[in-house]
Amino acid sequence: MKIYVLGAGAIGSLFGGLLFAAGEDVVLIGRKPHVDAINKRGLRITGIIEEVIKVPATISPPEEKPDLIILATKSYSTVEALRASKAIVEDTWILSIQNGIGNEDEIRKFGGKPIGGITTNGAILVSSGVVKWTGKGITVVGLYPKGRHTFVDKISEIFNRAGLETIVSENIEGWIWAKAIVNSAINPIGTLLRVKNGAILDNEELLSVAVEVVKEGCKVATQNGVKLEVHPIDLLFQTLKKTRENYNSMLQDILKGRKTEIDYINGKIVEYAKSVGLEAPLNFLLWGLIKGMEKLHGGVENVWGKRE
Ligand SMILES: NC(=O)C1=CN([C@@H]2O[C@H](COP(=O)(O)OP(=O)(O)OC[C@H]3O[C@@H](n4cnc5c(N)ncnc54)[C@H](OP(=O)(O)O)[C@@H]3O)[C@@H](O)[C@H]2O)C=CC1
Ligand SMILES: CC(C)(CO)C(=O)C(=O)O
Repeated sequence: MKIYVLGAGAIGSLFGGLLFAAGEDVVLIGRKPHVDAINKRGLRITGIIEEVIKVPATISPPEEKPDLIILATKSYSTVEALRASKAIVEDTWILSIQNGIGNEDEIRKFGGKPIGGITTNGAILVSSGVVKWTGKGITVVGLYPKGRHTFVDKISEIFNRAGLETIVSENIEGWIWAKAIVNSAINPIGTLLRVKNGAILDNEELLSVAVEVVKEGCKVATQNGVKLEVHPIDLLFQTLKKTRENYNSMLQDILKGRKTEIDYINGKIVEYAKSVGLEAPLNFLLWGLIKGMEKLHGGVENVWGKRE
């Protein structure tokens, strides 16, 4: 299968590298330092495996249309990435493996055929050309927002052949929302307190706040007609146990002085709440605190008069 990975950073390079190694016709589309390093020395995947993979990489989308585009940018880059790839997006199957809500709707707006996806695999871009596979997880894919298609079954087959454990859901929207609701609790709380995920599990007060945030998200999802595939409270506990040693990705972004995906997680939950006449005060509070933190870390003087 001819596959482009659009936004080949940590998770995109991991998926693209493994698929190429399994014999798929893959091209990674990423940023110049990473692309140059890959084309010079190959993509090094370390951590769970140790392999150098000579997968082709480029900084801009090739002209020829692929069978599949895997969208792996941060959610805040989705529109810009789809716009830059407009010529190959129209009528192309596009699988989002991103966190957050709304990426598949953007794919459809650009004329792509959206396939939803969530993954619990973990990856970090250690340096240009080097990705660390930090945690082996599962990936769920499905025709967006729900239903079945033989092409999605084919994606699951080639992902499993590449060593990426994958299942197909006929209600991928339910999975996307369940994961976003879990992220809406873990990510901002862990970021504001700068703690690993396990600290939330071990602290009665933090855990009770996380549970209340999850409950608020569930109410918004249900009111929007989303049938949650797995109960987010169960997923919250499973995730905290499994990733107790993780500093969540939002905290990692803040510590690197990068933007976070808060707008596509807690921000979207607030937006969807409003669309059905609900308030989402806990999500609104966490959204505002993280947005404020982004500005503080963006060089604005903090309350102690120093730049973080
Ligand atoms: N990393 C992980 O373990 C997991 C990540 N996810 C989700 O997957 C998504 C990606 O995460 P992650 O891989 O960590 O993020 P990264 O920032 O490591 O990867 C995204 C890469 O895409 C690049 N990019 C953005 N726009 C374009 C474009 N138009 N053309 C080419 N390259 C582009 C970015 O560059 P630049 O930064 O310069 O814009 C960046 O290098 C997020 O939604 C994340 O939440 C989900 C599960 C696990
Ligand atoms: C599941 C969790 C919270 C693991 O850290 C994650 O998806 C993230 O860090 O964004």
